[in-house]
Order: sequence, then structure tokens, then C-alpha cells
Amino acid sequence: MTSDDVSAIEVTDGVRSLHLEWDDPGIAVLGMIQLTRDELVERIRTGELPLPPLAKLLNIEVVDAAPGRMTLRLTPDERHVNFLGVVGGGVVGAVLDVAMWGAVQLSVQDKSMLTTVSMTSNLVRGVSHTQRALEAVAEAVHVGRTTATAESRLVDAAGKVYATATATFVRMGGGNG
Ligand SMILES: CC(C)(COP(=O)(O)OP(=O)(O)OC[C@H]1O[C@@H](n2cnc3c(N)ncnc32)[C@H](O)[C@@H]1OP(=O)(O)O)[C@@H](O)C(=O)NCCC(=O)NCCSC(=O)Cc1ccccc1
Repeated sequence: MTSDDVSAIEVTDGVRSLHLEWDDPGIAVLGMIQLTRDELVERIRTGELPLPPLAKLLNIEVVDAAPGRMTLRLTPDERHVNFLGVVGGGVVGAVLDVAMWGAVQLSVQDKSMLTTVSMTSNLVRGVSHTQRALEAVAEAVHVGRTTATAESRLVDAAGKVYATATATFVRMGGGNG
């Protein structure tokens, strides 16, 4: 599903439905394992490597990817709404988490895997499901032998900030190159 497909949500007698397709999650995992860092960057950036199902579920797309940075697009829709009638903080946190992970993961040349161990977010403005797409812009701050850190912001097209987050990752495996 892409951001254009939100209109594909059908409403029949008040019941919402959506036909959603996603790829075998193993394809993205295999890409992580088998591709070189530069191949991985390129295939994520161009969309050649299918994103994991989580991205399809939350309506997240890649805008840009490079060693040390990743920008994702979150297109809010009705499925993201919580009891308060706004997009849930977990959805905002998820897109920032993935963008920060991408920024640090694409920094490493070897086969080590980065995994999030802590994350702090500040949700400074409510997100409505009717508003246009937001961008999660993340940068690696530190990539060390055993840990990595990143920071990120969720902004609209005018640069208005909706949320900020920082995260710490543990680096597992690889030769620490
Ligand atoms: C409103 C505030 C909390 C504080 O804002 P401040 O620091 O004082 O900053 P500022 O004054 O600059 O205002 C900024 C904007 O806010 C607007 N505004 C201000 N006051 C009010 C007001 N009283 N009422 C309405 N709107 C108000 C204000 O007009 C401005 O907009 P504008 O520039 O005019 O367009 C803001 O940080 C916020 O909305 N954060 C996001 C929270 C969020 O969405 N969390 C996630 C969902 S919850 C969750 O998931 C948990 C859960 C789980 C399961 C089930 C249920 C729940």
C-alpha cells in the first residue's frame, strides 16, 4: 500500500475495510543478511527491496536513505486513530524508531545488526488522521563498536515539528567495521 491507497479504504454501512498486500517478511531479512551495505542502501532508497510488513501496516514509505540518515513518510489514516480521536503515540513512535534504526543500520559496513534498546520521544503536537503526510527525519549521532545513538523529528511539509525522539541501539555480530 502506498500513500495514494488511503482512498482505497471502503466504507459500507459505516463499516471500514481495506485490501492490503504485503511481501514475505523474509525478503527484507534476507536482504539485510546477504546484501552489502551499499547495495542495501541503494535498494532501500529505490524501493527495490520490499519493506517489511510493519511499514505496509502503518502506511510508511521510504523518502530517502543514506549511510547515517533515513527519511520516512507516514501518511496518517483512520486506522491510526486512538480513543482520543488522534493518531496514537505508538504510531508516531514506530515511524521515528524505524527511521532512526535505518540511520544507524545503514552506517555500518559489516554484517552487524542494530537493535533498539531504548527510546525517548516527545509528542509536541497532535497528529490528525485527515492531515497530509508527515516525514520522519532521522540521523545517526554515534555509531560505536557496541552501541549507537540517533535522533529524529516528525515534521510536516512546512517544517512544523510534531514529535522528536532519540534512541539507543545495541550492535550485535559483525566485525564492527
Ligand atoms: C496540546 C499539547 C499536549 C501541548 O501543547 P503545548 O506544548 O502547550 O504547545 P502549543 O501551545 O504550541 O500547542 C501545540 C498545538 O496544540 C494545540 N493545543 C494546545 N493546547 C491544546 C488543548 N488544550 N486542546 C487542543 N489543542 C491544543 C495548539 O493549538 C497548537 O496547535 P496549533 O499551533 O494552533 O496548530 C501538545 O503537546 C500535543 O498535542 N501533543 C501531542 C499529544 C498526542 O497527540 N499524543 C499521542 C496521542 S495520546 C496516546 O497515544 C495515548 C493514548 C493511548 C491509548 C488511548 C488513548 C490515548
